[in-house]
Amino acid sequence: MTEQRPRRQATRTLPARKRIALIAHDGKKAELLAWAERWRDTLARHDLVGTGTTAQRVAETLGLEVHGLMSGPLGGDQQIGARITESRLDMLVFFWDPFAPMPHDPDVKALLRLAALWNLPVATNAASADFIITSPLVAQEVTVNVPDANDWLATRRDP
Ligand SMILES: O=C(CO)COP(=O)(O)O
Repeated sequence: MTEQRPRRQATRTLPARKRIALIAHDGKKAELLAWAERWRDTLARHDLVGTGTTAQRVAETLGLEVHGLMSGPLGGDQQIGARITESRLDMLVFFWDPFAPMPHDPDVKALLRLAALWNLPVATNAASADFIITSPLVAQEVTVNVPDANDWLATRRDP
């Protein structure tokens, strides 16, 4: 198979003050809230955004501003995905529930695909979130490789 892939990489610089998305499925919300409480002081130095219910719960628990988008099943995951595509997000903490049947699984897959594509730091459980949040890179400007969208458009052929 010869799937078309970006031929060139470009770079983008993540700011020192990160835009961090927080999302948890219902079965993982308690775990995410406990994690967020543990790292409250660090999270307070960044800009937080989340899917509707998660954002509300984190804001209440931490007493911090969390920009709430739509609830996940109503399109919130896709709103986060759009922010990734537009370079308006710098980190994703998404505690998805491996035990729950996922009625809006396509949204979850689409979000994780965009995070992988755009080389976004992602944590999907408490241990990986601990590793990411304690990285010195969280508080620094960091330049990462991303697909070169202009080159992709210029070289894309009709099938
Ligand atoms: O469904 C979600 C993630 O896929 C989360 O949405 P809520 O934060 O609104 O519960």
